Amino acid sequence: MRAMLLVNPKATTTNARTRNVLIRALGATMELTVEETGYRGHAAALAATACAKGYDVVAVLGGDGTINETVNGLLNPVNGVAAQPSAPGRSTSSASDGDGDPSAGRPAVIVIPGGSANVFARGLGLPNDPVEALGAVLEALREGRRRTVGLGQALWDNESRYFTFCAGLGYDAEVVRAVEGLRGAGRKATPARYVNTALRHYVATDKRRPAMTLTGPGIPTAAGIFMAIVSNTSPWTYVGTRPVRPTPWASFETGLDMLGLQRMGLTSLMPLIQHILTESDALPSGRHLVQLHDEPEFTLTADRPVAFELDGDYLGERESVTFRSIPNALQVLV
Ligand SMILES: Nc1ncnc2c1ncn2[C@@H]1O[C@H](COP(=O)(O)OP(=O)(O)OP(=O)(O)O)[C@@H](O)[C@H]1O
Repeated sequence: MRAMLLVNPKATTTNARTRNVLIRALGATMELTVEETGYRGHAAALAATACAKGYDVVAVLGGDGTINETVNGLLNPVNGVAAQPSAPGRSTSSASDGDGDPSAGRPAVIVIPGGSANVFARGLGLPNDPVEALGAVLEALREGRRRTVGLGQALWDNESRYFTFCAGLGYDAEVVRAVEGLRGAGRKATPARYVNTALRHYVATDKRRPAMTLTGPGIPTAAGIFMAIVSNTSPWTYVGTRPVRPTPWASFETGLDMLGLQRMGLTSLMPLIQHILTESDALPSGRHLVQLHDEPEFTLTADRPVAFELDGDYLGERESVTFRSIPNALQVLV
């Protein structure tokens, strides 16, 4: 088996020792090529190359940002750059073999958590520790175990991008933008920093004029949405070891889920926050919530630009984003 290992040396919890353990362990079972990412977007280009060269496996040591780039590289084999998106209602998935399992035409993925939150890795059931995760992956390799997962795809203007666990419009993306600003100034992305930033930013976010409307084939139109969380899996994120589950029914094996908030006041938010921090499988309840489960496609349109994030990466302000489920997109060795 030929494998390419992508290492982001700048990811929060990645270090040379872990990288060397990984190289030795994976190198003992596969023909391994090691590549370090040198800049933003590099993982996408490397993954696209691995796909074009017929590698069997792409392994990633890094955080959710590097995983996201890798996945986009695997699904966009031309340099990891998205082709012009097709009209809503038609999948742009670039599977090479169509027969119901597009994942079979792409390298399988190995994920070793090396970032700050590692939501994708943990959502797959991997331990958050890189060496323990490696143990689980080696077991999967020995037993020939793989899991086929679906992805989400976001399409806006003339762009598109796949996501592994979530996308968001509104307050949540405003918080991601603020934390990215702090990281740019040299601060680390810790759970406490996210919580503090979210609390501080709550004062500033617009709680009076909701901007968004939800539409989609077979979906009742819902207006007056302040923020929307779009999920390809659950948990949505973690605060330390505690999972946060606004869309508890979301899974890699189903379409996309969404939670939209039509009120942002504290009396509406507090019970919701309490609920999503519990282990309950029940959907959050409330008349101010708009919820979708297992949907193939829907669109959020805003009457003014709203902040947009995807897999924890801030992607600017947008007025319309279509979300699609891409079933059976990838095989993961887990
Ligand atoms: N050599 C590099 N120098 C600077 N940035 C890089 C380099 N290689 C990759 N990157 C960028 O760093 C970003 C963040 O990396 P990554 O997600 O792996 O780690 P993280 O930010 O610590 O984890 P998380 O996403 O869980 O917070 C990625 O989006 C990637 O584009």
